[in-house]
Amino acid sequence: MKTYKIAVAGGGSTYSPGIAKALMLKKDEFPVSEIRLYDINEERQRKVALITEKVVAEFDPNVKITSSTNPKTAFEDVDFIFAQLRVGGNAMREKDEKIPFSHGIVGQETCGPGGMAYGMRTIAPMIELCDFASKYAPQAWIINYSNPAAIVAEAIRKERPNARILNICDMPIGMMLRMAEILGADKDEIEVDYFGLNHFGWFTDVYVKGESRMNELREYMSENGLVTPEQSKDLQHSDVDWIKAHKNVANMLKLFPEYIPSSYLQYYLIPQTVVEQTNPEYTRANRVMDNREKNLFDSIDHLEETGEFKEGFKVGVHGTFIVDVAMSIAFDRRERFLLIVENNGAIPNLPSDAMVEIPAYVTSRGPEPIRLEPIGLFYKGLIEQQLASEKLLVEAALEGSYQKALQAFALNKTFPSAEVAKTVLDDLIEENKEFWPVLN
Ligand SMILES: NC(=O)c1ccc[n+]([C@@H]2O[C@H](COP(=O)([O-])OP(=O)(O)OC[C@H]3O[C@@H](n4cnc5c(N)ncnc54)[C@H](O)[C@@H]3O)[C@@H](O)[C@H]2O)c1
Ligand SMILES: O=P(O)(O)OC[C@H]1O[C@H](O[C@H]2[C@H](O)[C@@H](O)[C@@H](O)O[C@@H]2CO)[C@H](O)[C@@H](O)[C@@H]1O
Ligand SMILES: [Mn+2]
Repeated sequence: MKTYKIAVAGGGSTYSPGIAKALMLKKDEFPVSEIRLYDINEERQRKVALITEKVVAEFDPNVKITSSTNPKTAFEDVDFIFAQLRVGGNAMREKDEKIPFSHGIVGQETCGPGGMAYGMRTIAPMIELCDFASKYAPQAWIINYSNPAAIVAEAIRKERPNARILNICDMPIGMMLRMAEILGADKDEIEVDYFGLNHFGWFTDVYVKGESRMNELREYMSENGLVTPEQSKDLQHSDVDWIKAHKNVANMLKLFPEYIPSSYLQYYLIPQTVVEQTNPEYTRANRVMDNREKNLFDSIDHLEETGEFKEGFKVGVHGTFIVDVAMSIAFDRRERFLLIVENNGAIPNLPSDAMVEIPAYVTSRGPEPIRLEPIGLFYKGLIEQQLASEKLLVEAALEGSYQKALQAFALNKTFPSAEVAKTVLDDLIEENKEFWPVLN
């Protein structure tokens, strides 16, 4: 049986040990001989490699774990590259969130000005990663989690149209897990219809064993959002920030009951509510640094000091989803997932060159998206505005255009006016000098 070599770009990520464990949990079906961690931060990666080795050795001591800052060593002849770069780290995430909040605007990792700032930092490194892949592992598929996934996907579509890359997000699958719990169903029994852009989409129907349960879900979620009946269950992201986001789904459903919105639509549909609910001095980046990141690195320090292994991380849907997608490619399983793909007529009344998030069957040749019905004018209007904002942002980064960056910001629904958009853009330029292309 073939064994697989997997590279993890952004190997020092808080998610690397969980992804390695998710691979090991499937090792009988999907045998892995090597996991290679690649990062630009050697020390962070060294530490994460220590715990990753421990995790893997508990399942199979023969799996080789290597870490390198050299792309040739990391990527040569691998079968898959799992990408999870956070360009600028959490220090820059904190600025992405706090600068907009200081002007009363939503500050968020992937949405609005924070997401656009993160996008400006991430486009060039992701293009570079595609080039490493085509040089050292031309047969490999990159399965990309690196955010902001919508902006990354558009930039790669434009600049490297032949790259073997699948852009994915764990938000839909995370929401589906919650829906299963609300409906008392098994997670594998759930199937959904969905359309949109990444972090900007709607579930149009939800089935359990082929039967629509949309009415029941709508009724429950209009009151409770995504807060499940048993919060005690250890679902990932049950912390205070996500509980607020999950409750805000109810507020959006009360306004627009037709479809179930992605929780991320709160940043565009009810931005003032989000601003009022957030402490601008202690944002999501602070919570992540004080919890997910700290817990992982504390457990690594403990391991280094005592030799004792405490997990300090979770596999969650994040780990299992990327492994399931890889297995569907590796074994031509034709499994259905929600993925970010080029529209190409799948949503007939959206542009062909939009990177949309829709159901697709994943084969060894890549994704086969399904064809949908035309979408309603309300959704089309919202999506086209957001799409134009994302496309202009990518053009701004590639052309070094200040004017296009300002247009991207001004078009984004998180801003009340072009004047505020300019103020926030100028602050972000100042703080991102080390990372952004120069804008003239
Ligand atoms: N698409 C999704 O649904 C989804 C879900 C969860 C996380 N994510 C994304 O996964 C990524 C990792 O998140 P995290 O919280 O673990 O971040 P993290 O900061 O813990 O890890 C990211 C790693 O990327 C490395 N890195 C930065 N630039 C790099 C480059 N040019 N080349 C190689 N490595 C580089 C950093 O040094 C760091 O070790 C982020 O982009 C996050 O937004 C996406
Ligand atoms: O604020 P963070 O860093 O904790 O998380 C940001 C990521 O959140 C989303 O993923 C969630 C998902 O929505 C949730 O249901 C659960 O499964 O956990 C996921 C993270 O592991 C989002 O999709 C990502 O793009 C964000 O990076
Ligand atoms: Mn996501």
